[in-house]
Amino acid sequence: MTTTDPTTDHARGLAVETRGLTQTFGRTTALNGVDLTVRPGTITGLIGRNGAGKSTLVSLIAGLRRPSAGEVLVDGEPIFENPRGMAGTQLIRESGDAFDDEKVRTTLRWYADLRPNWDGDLAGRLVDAFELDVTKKAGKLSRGQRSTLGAIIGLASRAPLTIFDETYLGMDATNRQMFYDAILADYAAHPRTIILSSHLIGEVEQMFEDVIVLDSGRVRMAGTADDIRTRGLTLVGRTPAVEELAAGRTVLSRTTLGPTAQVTVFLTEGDDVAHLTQQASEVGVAVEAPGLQDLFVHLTRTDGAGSSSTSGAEKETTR
Ligand SMILES: Nc1ncnc2c1ncn2[C@@H]1O[C@H](COP(=O)(O)OP(=O)(O)OP(=O)(O)O)[C@@H](O)[C@H]1O
Repeated sequence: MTTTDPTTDHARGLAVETRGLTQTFGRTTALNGVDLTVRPGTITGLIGRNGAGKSTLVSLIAGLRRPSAGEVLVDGEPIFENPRGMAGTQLIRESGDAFDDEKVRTTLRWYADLRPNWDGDLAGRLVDAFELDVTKKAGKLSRGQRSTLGAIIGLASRAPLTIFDETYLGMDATNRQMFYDAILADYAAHPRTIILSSHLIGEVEQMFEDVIVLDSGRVRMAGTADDIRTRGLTLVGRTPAVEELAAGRTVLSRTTLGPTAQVTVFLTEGDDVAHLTQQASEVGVAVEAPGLQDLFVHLTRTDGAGSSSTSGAEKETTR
């Protein structure tokens, strides 16, 4: 039998499993009996509305606090107070995880000493690409620069379990794209387990192999991104034909452009997708996989508009 060292074994990444994971803060239940698995060597998206429990969940996965109940297993071992598991885990929190009173250069050196897989060349290349001033104190960085520093630490650490908790906050669109490109490039070269929590679903959903949707401290849905997309269907074609196919269904979004409409509908258990696709093809309507954003909004609305009617839930755009 070969044993693996989670601090250096990044050929596959670490698996995560939570069982009955519960976290309360006084009278607030931030997480309520969460059972989930994160497959090793995948990029998993963690999505949920404000206050859904994402930050609480990732801090428990990183072993930063003892859960009120339940457990987190990283590579089969409880993570809390487990130096071996924690050494293989890097969480980048919204705050950026830097030392405010120290220069950026000092923070990077500290991580270089701490992280066994640290890639100094990669850190240097990213510092240059993001034009980060390493002589500045971290506390004097702008919000976006602080996120950039977090992104660099997270990537260059090459931890077998890397977690980015809304690390993009404050970054402009160009820097966000550079960050996503850097994740994909480094993940392709050095596969590991990456968990990415984000509100900007449309921007990042193509990166996700798996998705966990948290809602009020519970897992609302989890699975591969492709499986989750099968819960909806996007119809594109001449408006009357599209509307006829969508009639009686829950419409998640509707965009019209001149005589053409693009309508995303939510599918129910009883829907015969093959039949619907055939009907669409007969009237010249194209069928596409929907974006996760529309499904997410539908699944996590609390105003009742996302339940079952054909009105109210939808996002409507006319161009
Ligand atoms: N240290 C704490 N003390 C008290 N309540 C807390 C604490 N941390 C989180 N909470 C509460 O737990 C719930 C979940 O918070 P959490 O920060 O995990 O959500 P989130 O999904 O990360 O939200 P956001 O997207 O807004 O950052 C919220 O109701 C929050 O107010």
